Amino acid sequence: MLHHEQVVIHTGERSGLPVMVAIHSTALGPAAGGLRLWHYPDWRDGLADALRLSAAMTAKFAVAGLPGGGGKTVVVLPGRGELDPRRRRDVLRDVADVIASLGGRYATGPDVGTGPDDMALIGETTPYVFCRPARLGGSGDSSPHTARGSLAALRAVGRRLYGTASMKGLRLAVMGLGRVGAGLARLLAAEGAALTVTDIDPAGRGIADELGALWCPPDGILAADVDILVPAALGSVLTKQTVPELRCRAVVGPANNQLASPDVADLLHHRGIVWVPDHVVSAGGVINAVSTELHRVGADRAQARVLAIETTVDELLDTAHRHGRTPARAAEELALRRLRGASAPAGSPAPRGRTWEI
Ligand SMILES: NC(=O)c1ccc[n+]([C@@H]2O[C@H](COP(=O)([O-])OP(=O)(O)OC[C@H]3O[C@@H](n4cnc5c(N)ncnc54)[C@H](O)[C@@H]3O)[C@@H](O)[C@H]2O)c1
Ligand SMILES: CC(C)[C@H](N)C(=O)O
Repeated sequence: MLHHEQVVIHTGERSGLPVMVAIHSTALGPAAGGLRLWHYPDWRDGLADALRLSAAMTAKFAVAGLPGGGGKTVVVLPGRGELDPRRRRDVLRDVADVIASLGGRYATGPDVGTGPDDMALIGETTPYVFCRPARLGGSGDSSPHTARGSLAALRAVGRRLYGTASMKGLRLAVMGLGRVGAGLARLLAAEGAALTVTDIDPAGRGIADELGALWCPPDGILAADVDILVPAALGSVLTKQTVPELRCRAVVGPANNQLASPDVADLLHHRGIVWVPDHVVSAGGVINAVSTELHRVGADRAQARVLAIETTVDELLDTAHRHGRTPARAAEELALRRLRGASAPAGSPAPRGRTWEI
């Protein structure tokens, strides 16, 4: 969509691990996006992820109509296991130093492998951090809001495909039972959805039992015979190889960057499978954080903004249908219109270098 404005790769003084911050665009406002601590085969894979995830944040803010830009931080963890608590603190302090050095052009928040307590620790060094615990003045865990926003997106798709926004009786497969996936699965189960679930962490089986959900091995979930597949783990699960295996009518979930490449959206479309872009579905977390921490609106208004994802998805599906486009293309065009609208005067470069006022 656009080129990245800035990419910082800094070897942490304490941890010795590469901290990578990608600022994709500040055209609509200073950048924000979560901190991902994850294992990758190579640090370059982590960099590629940071580049794609930060671009997705630009689109997420633009489609949600929020005055923020796209950024993301990735730290490539060594080996396979968990970091011991001391090393983990070192990593977080290294991340905090890099964010502080950006002077407010980018603020971080939680993502895979991090949560509000980690944001509290980063907040000891820099104010450019969202979703610290409420006792420290932050908006707390983003994942319940992301889960509620994802449910709102599912309602819009349910209405379009099955004539009802209720999840009761719909068969859904949830891939990933982490903070967002488990929360969403609980909301769906409470509404009477028939769930099939999985996680690479066998502890997920306990959640399946709690919810009366069918457990499926991780490598079988994409081909589950369901109405809607809900990716809630990591990205790049929809590929030229996996799309032919799908047996669902729609794919609607919060996992960032579900497509291995943009053209996979066309493959899904040709198979008659509705795919709602993940940056639209998963916006609830940032919508709540920005509404609460920056716009200082009350919890009810912030919640209403999260639930408005249902209308956004409705409108995208309408536009896509009317113009014979995929929802992915309709969302991209909407994001580009908003990004171009932000760059003035016509023909001049987009405004850059905005900083958060915290
Ligand atoms: N936390 C948020 O508010 C938020 C907001 C927007 C988007 N997202 C996205 O949603 C997704 C989940 O985020 P989270 O905060 O729940 O992370 P998390 O780390 O709490 O959960 C991820 C879960 O996915 C599981 N997993 C990893 N690979 C898997 C696989 N191949 N098959 C099945 N399960 C697998 C992990 O074991 C873990 O339980 C991520 O893509 C994240 O970027 C999160
Ligand atoms: C909370 C937010 C920063 C989240 N990780 C996202 O991808 O939208």
